[in-house]
Formats: sequence, C-alpha cells, structure tokens
Amino acid sequence: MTNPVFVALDLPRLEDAKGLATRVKSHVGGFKLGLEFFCAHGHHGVHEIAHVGLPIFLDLKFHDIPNTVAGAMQSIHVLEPAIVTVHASGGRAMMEDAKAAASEHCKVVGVTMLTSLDERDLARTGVAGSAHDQVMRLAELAETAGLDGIVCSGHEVAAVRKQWKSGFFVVPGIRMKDNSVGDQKRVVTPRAARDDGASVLVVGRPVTRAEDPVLAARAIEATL
Ligand SMILES: O=c1ccn([C@@H]2O[C@H](COP(=O)(O)O)[C@@H](O)[C@H]2O)c(=O)[nH]1
Repeated sequence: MTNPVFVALDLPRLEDAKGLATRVKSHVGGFKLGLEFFCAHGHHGVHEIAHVGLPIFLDLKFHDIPNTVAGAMQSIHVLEPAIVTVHASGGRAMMEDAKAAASEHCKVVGVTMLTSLDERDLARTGVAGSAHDQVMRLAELAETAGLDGIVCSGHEVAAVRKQWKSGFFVVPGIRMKDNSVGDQKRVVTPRAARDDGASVLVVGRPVTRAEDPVLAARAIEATL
C-alpha cells in the first residue's frame, strides 16, 4: 500500500517548504501545493518541490467559466501534477472541460463542501439541508461530468465511496486526537478517514507546525 498522506506545504518561504519536504519525504506519499504556495512561488516553486521526488497535488481550486478553467488546466500541464482540484459547484460543463483539458495521467477532483464549513455556514450561503446531502449531490455531479473523484470531509467519505465505488477521494481536515483543530470544522483522524475509504489524506499544520515535523509525520504513518 502506498502512503496516502499528502502534506499541505502552506508555508510562505520556499526554502522552508523545500526543507520540510526533504525532511519528511520518507514518511509521506506526496506534497500538496495550494493557493498560498502557488501565489507566492508559481511554477518555479512547484518545480523546486517536485525535485524532492514525490507526486505533486496542485490544489488550485479552479472556479470560473469553462473556457477559463480549461485554459488554466492547459497552462499547468508543464508542471505534471498528479492531482488538481476544481470547485464542483462550478457546474457540469466546467468540470467536463477541465477534465478534457487536463493531462492524461492527472486526476481531476471536485471540491464539494470545504472542511472549514458546517451546516450553519452552508445555510448562510443559501443552501438548505445537511452537509451529507450537499456532498452527495456535488459528488454525483462530479461523477456525471467525468471527474476522477472529489474532495470531502471524513464525515462523508464512507457514504460517497458506497455510491461511487471507483471514485478517488481526497480528505482534508485530518487531525490526530491531540491536534488543534484551528479553522477546520469537519475533522477526523487519519485512521478513520482511511478506514472509511479515503484515497488521499491531506495533512497540513499537524505536520508543518509540529515541533518535530518528522516525528509528527511518522506518528500519522504509524496509525495507518
Ligand atoms: O475542503 C477543503 C479543501 C482543501 N483544504 C486544504 O487542505 C489543507 C488542510 O490544511 P490543515 O493545516 O491540515 O488544516 C489546506 O491546504 C487547505 O487549503 C481543506 O482544508 N479543506
């Protein structure tokens, strides 16, 4: 079994991100580079982290009209990401065009409901109903559009896996029992996410802000 943990390198300094990636690389399966990293370091930064030698997950959460998202997808071919995100709420046509424009070996996954949101937040955006229903609805839309999978919390992954057996499921909001939750609202332990069918576990601050990131990554690895 390959290690499902992708460390979110949400760090402002490229040297720090590269140093941390090099230190933890034997205990994780890949690196997730998101908006903070990409806005600060762009393509150059991605190449630098790719040199560490593990798969790259570009979490750019594209959300725009189909033509613009397809163009953005083409512009990142050169970075050879293993996984890229778009927002599933961007609609079916956008997801279809994103998948068509992605490179052959890149998985395109749709973000359903951010793990920093709960049902009260959802209601404030004008969406009535439960987190479960919202995730299931957007998962079905993503599957119909031909995406490889979705991003959801560990609270929903078992139900989505049951409905979409071949799907690829990315689960952020991962916390060990003693970790601080921070701004996340729908969290689970690494073991629970894995047991419920997650394909990839995204772990950021529990590793990047740990006193000893190698020890933190090893502790997570040991629970899986
Ligand atoms: O629903 C989502 C989608 C993406 N993320 C990203 O995952 C990491 C989580 O970081 P932690 O420090 O472990 O909380 C972060 O890069 C988010 O942008 C998410 O948390 N939830």
